[in-house]
Amino acid sequence: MGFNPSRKIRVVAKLRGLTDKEAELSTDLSWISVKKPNGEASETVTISFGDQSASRKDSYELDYCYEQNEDNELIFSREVKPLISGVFSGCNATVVAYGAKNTGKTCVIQGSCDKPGLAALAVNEFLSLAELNGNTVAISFYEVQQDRVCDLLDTKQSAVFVLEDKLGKIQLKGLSKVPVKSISDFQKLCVGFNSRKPTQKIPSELPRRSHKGLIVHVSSPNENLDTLQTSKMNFVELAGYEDVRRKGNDGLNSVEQTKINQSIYAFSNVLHALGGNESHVPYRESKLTRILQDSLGGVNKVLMIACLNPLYCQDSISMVKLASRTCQKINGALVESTKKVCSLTKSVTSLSKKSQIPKTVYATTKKQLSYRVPLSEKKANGGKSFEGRKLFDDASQLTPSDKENLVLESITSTEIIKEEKVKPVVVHGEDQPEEHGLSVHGSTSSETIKEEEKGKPVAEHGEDQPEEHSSTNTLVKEGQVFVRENNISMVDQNKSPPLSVRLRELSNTLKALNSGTPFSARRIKTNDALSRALLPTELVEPTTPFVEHSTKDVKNIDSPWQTFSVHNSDVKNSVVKECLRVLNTADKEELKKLKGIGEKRSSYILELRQESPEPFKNIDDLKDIGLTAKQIKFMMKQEVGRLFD
Ligand SMILES: Nc1ncnc2c1ncn2[C@@H]1O[C@H](COP(=O)(O)OP(=O)(O)OP(=O)(O)O)[C@@H](O)[C@H]1O
Repeated sequence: MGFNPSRKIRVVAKLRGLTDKEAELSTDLSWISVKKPNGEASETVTISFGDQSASRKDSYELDYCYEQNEDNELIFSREVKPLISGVFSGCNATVVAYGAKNTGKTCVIQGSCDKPGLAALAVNEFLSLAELNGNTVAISFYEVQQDRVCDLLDTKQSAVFVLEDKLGKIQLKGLSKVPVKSISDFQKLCVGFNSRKPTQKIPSELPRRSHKGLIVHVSSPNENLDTLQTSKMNFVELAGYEDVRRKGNDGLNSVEQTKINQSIYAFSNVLHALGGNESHVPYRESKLTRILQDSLGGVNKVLMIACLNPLYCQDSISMVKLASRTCQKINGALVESTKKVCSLTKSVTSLSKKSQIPKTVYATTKKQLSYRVPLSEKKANGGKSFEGRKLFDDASQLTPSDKENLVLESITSTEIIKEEKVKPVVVHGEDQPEEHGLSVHGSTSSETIKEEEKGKPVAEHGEDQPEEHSSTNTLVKEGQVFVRENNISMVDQNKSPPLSVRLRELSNTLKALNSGTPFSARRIKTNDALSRALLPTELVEPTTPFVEHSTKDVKNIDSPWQTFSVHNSDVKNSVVKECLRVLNTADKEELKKLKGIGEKRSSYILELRQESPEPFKNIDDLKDIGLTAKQIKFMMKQEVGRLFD
């Protein structure tokens, strides 16, 4: 029962109690049932949704489930308290409550007037132990709204920047850290946690919902080094999940809700990767996972609490499914299957009587456990779930195997960054963090440090917003050569011609290719990487060093379309590379020629370049200037489209 010392992540559920009103109105409480094979000592429990009498029930396994009558004190003593001693020995810990809306997340983490939440109970414990051991305790409160991090203790701060120092520790620049000596100190500060008022700094059009976090910092003197050793415990209350496909989601704009859902999935993906000991952990998929990065892997412990509505709530099933998936990965059991038990209870019962087949049947859903939950919500019309991560492709025209390659997941920023040179970065300004030469480690080991948020424009209007239309030609296929190509610099950074010239050159090359003139009849001279990429290598008269397609790329290609496809991926990579180069080098007026870059964004880009000489290293970095995946895709399409102007 509780945290097994060998486990790093534990996933439990908490069934919310009924409110007075619900208790009055509700008669049927049999929607959720929990099976605990060994009572409180159960190592796993099964949560089933559906009327007991229904023939079909959805069941999922988690580490444990706290029932309606079990309160925060119990959860604290069994689940949270054991983590606190670890924090005093230098390990970080994180407690996360997540679930659908109205499932009691706030009551679990923050508590209510009469019942303290897990955070207050923990701070109390920290203070008692700190007094005994001579440690100091401080706290920080923050919220994450649409990837913008704000300080809840000092609302004058415009934004909090997420940095990572050379030791891999996350530095939250601009976040207050207030010493706490008593629980009443803490309670006074908590007012901000509960009721943040919109400040002048946060535009009113931003969503009301946010993820909220409390960090309890514990410092102890490090005798050997004469310095302070600090570790921390995070409490996070994720904003409520809601399936955006359903209508009537109480006024929250579906784009905002989708963003919330994405960050919940991103969190789950990180735990999934950690639980499966995967080499790449996608911390960069969301701001929250970046903030928590140094508290999630390694020796650190994570407690996930899936909060459930006791009454019918479809979104609760989705959340338990997510929790179960994480749990399953961590437990290492049934790696190839989901925890979902789709059992026809009656037939299973009779079958098990006849042939001793266990009642729990997993085989029905043995399939997709190795997949990641997509960042974008699955579309109702066929589950093409990676829309937000795709670039300028058109999946409808591709084969199933092509579609797999098209998922942007396959060209994660890490993969690209790994190939790039590490550059020292200078952080300017007098209020820079104490540690100079900050560098990013962890999943993106060779990445250059950057300030992740520098008051980035959240929403821009007018010419900054790319228009949406779908007429652009599909020229590209996502592919395995992206990383390699990205690493091949055929552009002289100092002297290469403007983008327009290069695009023109590429356009000419394409025209030549399409003209029907036999290649052997002419040799095409070009300096342009894209043009080179399009041409069979033996026909190009190289004027700069040129890297051919690897044999792997062209081997076994027996159709012109396959060859075209390989070349297309080069074109795409080159267009991306060119755009990044423009973003890193062009002046303001030139920047504004890019679709989606207007006055505000171009100024912001110039600001970013003051801080880091090359702020745009991969396509995902465009999100730092407030562009969505869709807008980035549109920008690229436009640049490709210009080739044919
Ligand atoms: N254990 C409990 N017993 C009875 N009522 C509860 C319990 N926990 C929470 N509630 C009630 O349920 C409602 C929702 O609780 P809470 O605000 O904590 O949910 P939430 O998941 O944080 O909601 P949101 O997603 O809107 O932020 C509140 O009215 C709260 O008083």
